[in-house]
Amino acid sequence: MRNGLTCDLPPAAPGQVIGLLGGSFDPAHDGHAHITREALRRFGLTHAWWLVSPGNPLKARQPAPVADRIARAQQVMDHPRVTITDIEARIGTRYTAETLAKLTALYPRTRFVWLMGADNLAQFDQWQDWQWIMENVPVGILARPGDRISARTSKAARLYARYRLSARASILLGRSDAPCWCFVNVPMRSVSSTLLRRSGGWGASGGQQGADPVPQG
Ligand SMILES: Nc1ncnc2c1ncn2[C@@H]1O[C@H](COP(=O)(O)OP(=O)(O)OP(=O)(O)O)[C@@H](O)[C@H]1O
Ligand SMILES: O=C(O)c1ccc[n+]([C@@H]2O[C@H](COP(=O)([O-])O)[C@@H](O)[C@H]2O)c1
Repeated sequence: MRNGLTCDLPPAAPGQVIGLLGGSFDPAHDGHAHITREALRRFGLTHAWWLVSPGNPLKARQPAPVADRIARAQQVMDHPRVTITDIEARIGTRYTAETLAKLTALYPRTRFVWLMGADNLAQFDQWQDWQWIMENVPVGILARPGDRISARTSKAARLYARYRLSARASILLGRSDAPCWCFVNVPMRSVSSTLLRRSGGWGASGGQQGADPVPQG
């Protein structure tokens, strides 16, 4: 045991505000690093964790071995306030609601914010216990090329419209109580893991491509 936690779980000091970016990271790329830096700044986070998932419950395709995905993620995101972890495999969860319930129990004095790209807000209502997530953890959403409109008109966005924090107040998200969600229009990167897998696999990180500043919504 370390700090009262099971061995090999990342430590978190009381009062930290940790953004959780869950993903397959198959492979990690510059888009992940970019939205993480933006989330730290825009949502008032002290830290971020990348949760390298055992596998997206909605995707049939098996990702590359977790050790390879973690090694690659560590190369792509080398930042003093970002931790790369396979914590879901360690605590035995696969669905995000389960993961969040377990993390909030394991780290009772830490604040967590769930982070995701706009593509995931568009289909969020298909996630297991998605309303529990909305009602228990603040959610920070970052623009992604092609998904800003479908995200903003999604079922989740409509049902929780009155709990939306304006982008101008985004810095408050990390200290807000759920339900509370915020969509920020950050400069966008068009890179994706799918594109990288198709264009020769894990050789490139997608750095510098597709930067596209957009006005705040
Ligand atoms: N370029 C990007 N811009 C904004 N968000 C992104 C970007 N790439 C990934 N994300 C977000 O990061 C999280 C993890 O993404 P994931 O590991 O699935 O990468 P991906 O590129 O979407 O992969 P794939 O192409 O295999 O679906 C998700 O919330 C996703 O929306
Ligand atoms: O909990 C669910 O039902 C659920 C459904 C789809 C995706 N997720 C999570 O969303 C995150 C992004 O998934 P992915 O595969 O798009 O990188 C990752 O942490 C998944 O576990 C979670």
